[in-house]
Amino acid sequence: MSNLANIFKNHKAFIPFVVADDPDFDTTVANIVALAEGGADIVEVGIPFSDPIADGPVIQSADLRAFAAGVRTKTVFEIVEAARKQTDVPIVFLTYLNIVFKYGYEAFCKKCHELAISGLVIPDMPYESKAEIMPAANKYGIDIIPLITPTSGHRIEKIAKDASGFIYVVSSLGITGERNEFFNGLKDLVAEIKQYTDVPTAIGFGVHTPEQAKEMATIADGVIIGSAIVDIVDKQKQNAPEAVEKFTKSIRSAINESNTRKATV
Ligand SMILES: O=P(O)(O)OC[C@@H](O)[C@@H](O)c1c[nH]c2ccccc12
Repeated sequence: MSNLANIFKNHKAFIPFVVADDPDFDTTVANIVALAEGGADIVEVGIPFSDPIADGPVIQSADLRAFAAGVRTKTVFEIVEAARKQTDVPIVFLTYLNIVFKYGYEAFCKKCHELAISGLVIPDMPYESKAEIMPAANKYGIDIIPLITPTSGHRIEKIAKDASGFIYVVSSLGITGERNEFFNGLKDLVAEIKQYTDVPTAIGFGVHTPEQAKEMATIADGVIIGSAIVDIVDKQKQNAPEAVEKFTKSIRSAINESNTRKATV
């Protein structure tokens, strides 16, 4: 079992997301540490990209702020390296395929291994293209985390059977960003995935309140939150780490409450 999958063994996982270099290098390092201290199980670090097709306005603007700060892929690696001096929290990168492709699959996975990165979420890499990166990912022990959406349909079986680390279950159609309603077949979607694999599931897209996080944690094995945290970073700028840690603690305790009740699935 991969290191990532192990994390979900005894409790529901919380997986927060930040954009690297938003608003600057030091604040991102401090935010990663704050997320870890606040109780994150895995931190998802977004590599800024010029055409983030799956992202809503909040993360798009964060990418722009990072570009204004002069971010490059190399900077993102340096941020993780700096964070690693203060925390060993498991980290996964959220990156669009072009960034990995340009860097080279082998070189990118090697670098991830050196930084103790556990996995990659590549939202624009279709399942059918996964074979290209697998030799390098396997060589360096990097999980390629697949996404399953409410419209994955007949592809669910092969995606699930081939998954490692965890499966990113997209809560609803559309782009990232806070929502008040989710796809109403989420329980069935997770149940279907469970027919094919023991790899844990985590729900993301739209979750932004402790109540929602608790609800999602009763459906799946983990909860992912991005835009709500990126929004705090935008509003608080260099003061963000404190607020980010506070928010993380509130989500952590909401998710823990769902642990004490039997899942209603
Ligand atoms: O922002 P949200 O709605 O909380 O969704 C999580 C999300 O931010 C993070 O996992 C993510 C950021 N960019 C993405 C692109 C595709 C899939 C997922 C993501």
